[in-house]
Amino acid sequence: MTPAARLQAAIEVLSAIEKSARPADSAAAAYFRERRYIGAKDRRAIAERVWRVLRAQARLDWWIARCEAEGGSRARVLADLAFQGEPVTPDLFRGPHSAWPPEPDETRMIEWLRETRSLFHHEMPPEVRGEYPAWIAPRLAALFGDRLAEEMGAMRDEAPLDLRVNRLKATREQAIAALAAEGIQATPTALSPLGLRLASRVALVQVQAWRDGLVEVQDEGSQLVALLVGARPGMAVVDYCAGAGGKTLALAAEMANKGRLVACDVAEWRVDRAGDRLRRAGVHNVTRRVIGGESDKWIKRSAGSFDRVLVDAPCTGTGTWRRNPDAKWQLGEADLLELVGRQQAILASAARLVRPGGRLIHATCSVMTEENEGQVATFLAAHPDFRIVPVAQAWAETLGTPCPVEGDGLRLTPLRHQTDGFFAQVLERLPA
Ligand SMILES: C[S@@+](CC[C@H](N)C(=O)[O-])C[C@H]1O[C@@H](n2cnc3c(N)ncnc32)[C@H](O)[C@@H]1O
Repeated sequence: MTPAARLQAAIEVLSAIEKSARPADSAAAAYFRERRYIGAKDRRAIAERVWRVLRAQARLDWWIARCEAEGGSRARVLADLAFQGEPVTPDLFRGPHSAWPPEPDETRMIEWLRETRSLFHHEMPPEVRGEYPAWIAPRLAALFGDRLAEEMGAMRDEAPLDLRVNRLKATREQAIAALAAEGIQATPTALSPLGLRLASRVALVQVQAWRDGLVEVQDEGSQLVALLVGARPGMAVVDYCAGAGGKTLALAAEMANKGRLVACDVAEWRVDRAGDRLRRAGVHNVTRRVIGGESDKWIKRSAGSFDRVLVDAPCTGTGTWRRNPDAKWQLGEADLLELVGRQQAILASAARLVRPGGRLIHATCSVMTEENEGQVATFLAAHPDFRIVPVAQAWAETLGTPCPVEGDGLRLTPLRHQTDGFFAQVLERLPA
C-alpha cells in the first residue's frame, strides 16, 4: 500500500469504530476482514496510527476546535500527522484509495500543529489532558485526589503485554527459556509469581510456547485476583462470571487439575470460546455451565456446596482504559448505575453457592468506588452471615510475599502497580 492509501485506511477504520457499537478492536478486525488484500505490514502500520489517535482523542479534538477546523476522524488523523512531524506532501493525497487533499482550514491546522509539537497545552482542562469523559471527572477526582493527573496519565499510556505461566505445564524459568528459544524476551513481573512481561508485542498465535499451553495472555492484575481466590487442589470452586475463561484457567492451575471447578456465564458464546483455551492449557477439571441468570435452578440446587466462589462481575472496565481507549467514550453515567444494580444482584445470587466457612470473592476491572468498596458495603449490609477477609490476610495465605496495598480490598492501578486497574474483595461466610 502507498502511504496515501494507508492514511485513508486509518481514517476509514476510525470512522468505522466511531459508527460501530462494538469495541474498537472488533470493529477494526471487521474492516480488515472485508479487505483481505491489505497485508500484515500495512495492517500493523494502519493500526498503529489508529490506536495512537484513539489514545489522544480528547487532546486532538481540543486542538482541532482551537484551530476552528471541522472535527471527526479525518481531522484527528490530519492533526496526528502534524503532531508526528510527518511530511505532508501532495503525494500523500494522490493515487488510488487516497484521502482528498486538505481543505484550506485543514492546511492551516496542520501548519499550526506542526509548529506546536506538544499535544498538551496549559489551558486544557484535566479531563482533556487525562483523556476521560467530563461526567466521570468528579468521581475520579474524589477517588484519586492529588494523584488524579498522574493516575489518569498512567491510564492513557499503552499497556504492556503480560503472560501467565501455566503451572500445569511449566515453571516460570522453563517458560522464559522456551520463549527465549523463539527469540522472545520475557521478564518476571514484580507482584505475580506466575507473570511474565514481554519486551515488545508479538503475535502469540505464531508462538510455539503459547500454542503448547505453557503461557496464556493475562494482565498481571488479573493474575493476582485469581491467586487471591485461594483455590487449592481438591476444593469445589465456582467461577461465576467466567466469560471465555481467563480466570478459570488460572484457578484450574492453582487446583493442579484436582477437585471441581464450575465455570458459569450467561453468555453461551463466551463459554464456548473457553473450550480451546482449556484444551491448550491441559485443564480437565472444569465443567462449563451456561446459566439463565439469577433464577437459574442449578444455583438453587447447589446452594452451600462450594469452598470458593469468584464473581468477576460485568463492570464499566474503567481499569482497562489503557487497553481499550475507545471504551471510555462509549460509557455513560446510566451504564455505570445500571451495572451497579446488576452487580449487586449477581453477587447476592452467587453468595448462595458458598458453604459456611467458604469464601466469596467480588472482583472488577474497574476503579470506580460504586462498583467496588460500595458494592461490598451494600452486600454486607444485607448479608450479616459474611465478613471481610482483609487483603493482607488473603495475600499472606496465597502469595506469601509483602502485600502491596493497604485497606480491606485489593485495589490496583496502572500508576501504582503497573497493572490494569483492578479491585478484589475476599469475603468469608461465617461457619455454621
Ligand atoms: C469481566 S467479564 C468476565 C471475564 C472473565 N472472568 C475472564 O477473566 O476472562 C464478566 C462476565 O460476566 C458475564 N455476566 C453478565 N451478566 C451475568 C450474570 N447475570 N450472571 C453470570 N455472568 C454474567 C458476562 O457475560 C461476562 O462474560
